[in-house]
Amino acid sequence: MQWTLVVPLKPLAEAKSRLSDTADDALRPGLALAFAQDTVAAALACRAVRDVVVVTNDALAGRELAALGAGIVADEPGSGLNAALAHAAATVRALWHAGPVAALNADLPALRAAELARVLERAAAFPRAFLPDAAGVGTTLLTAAATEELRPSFGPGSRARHRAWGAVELRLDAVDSVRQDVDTGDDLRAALALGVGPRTAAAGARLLIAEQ
Ligand SMILES: Nc1nc2c(ncn2[C@@H]2O[C@H](COP(=O)(O)OP(=O)(O)OP(=O)(O)O)[C@@H](O)[C@H]2O)c(=O)[nH]1
Ligand SMILES: C=C(OP(=O)(O)O)C(=O)O
Repeated sequence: MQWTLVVPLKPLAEAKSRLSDTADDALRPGLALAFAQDTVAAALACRAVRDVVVVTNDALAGRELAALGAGIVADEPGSGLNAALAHAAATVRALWHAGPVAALNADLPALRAAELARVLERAAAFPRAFLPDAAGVGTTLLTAAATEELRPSFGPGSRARHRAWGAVELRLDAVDSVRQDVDTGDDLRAALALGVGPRTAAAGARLLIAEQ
C-alpha cells in the first residue's frame, strides 16, 4: 500500500512557541522550517509513501518544501489544524487520487524513512490508526484507508481522542524517530540524541542545547 501524507504547517512566524525556553524569536521560524524540511525529506524517501502534500499558507515554507518534492495545498485561513488537515485530505482525494492518506506532524527532525515505512505498513491492516507521540499524550501520525475519512483530532490529549474516535493505536518497537516530535527544549534534546536531519543540524540546534 502506498500512502499520501498530508503535513500541516502554520505560518513560521507563529511556530514553536513552546520552544521559546530554548530558541529566541529570531531563531524559531528557521528551526520550524528546518524541522519541516527534514521531516518532509525523510517522508519522501520512505518506500511506503507515494507523495507528500504540505498544507500551509506560509509562502517561504511552501517554496522550500515544494523544492524538496512536496505538493502544496493552501490553508483555509483561521480554520485551525484539524480543519486544515481535513481540507488537505479532501483536496488530495478530489484532485490527485482517492487512496489511503495519513497526517504526519511537521516537527519530526529525526525521522527515519525505514521506521516510518514500518509504521505505515502496520497501519495498512486497519481502517484508521494512529501513532502516539514520545510523550504518550499526543499523536504524530494518523492514518485512514482509502474508504475512510481521516477525522483528525490533533491538539492537547489527542492520543485519547483518536482512540475514542475509533482509530487503532499502533504499538511498535524501535520507531522512536516517528514518535519524537519537537515542541520543547527537552524534546529537541531527545531528537538530537536520536540524530537529526541535515537542515536541523545546520540550523544550530545542538548549539542551542549546549548553551542551556
Ligand atoms: N496548516 C496549518 N497547520 C497548523 C495549524 N495549527 C497548527 N498547525 C501545525 O500543526 C502542528 C502542531 O501544531 P502546534 O503544536 O499547535 O504548533 P507548533 O508550532 O508545533 O508549536 P506551538 O506553537 O508550541 O504550539 C505543527 O506542525 C503546526 O505548524 C493551522 O491552523 N494550519
Ligand atoms: C498537535 C499535536 O501535537 P503538538 O501540539 O505536540 O505539536 C498532537 O499531539 O495532537
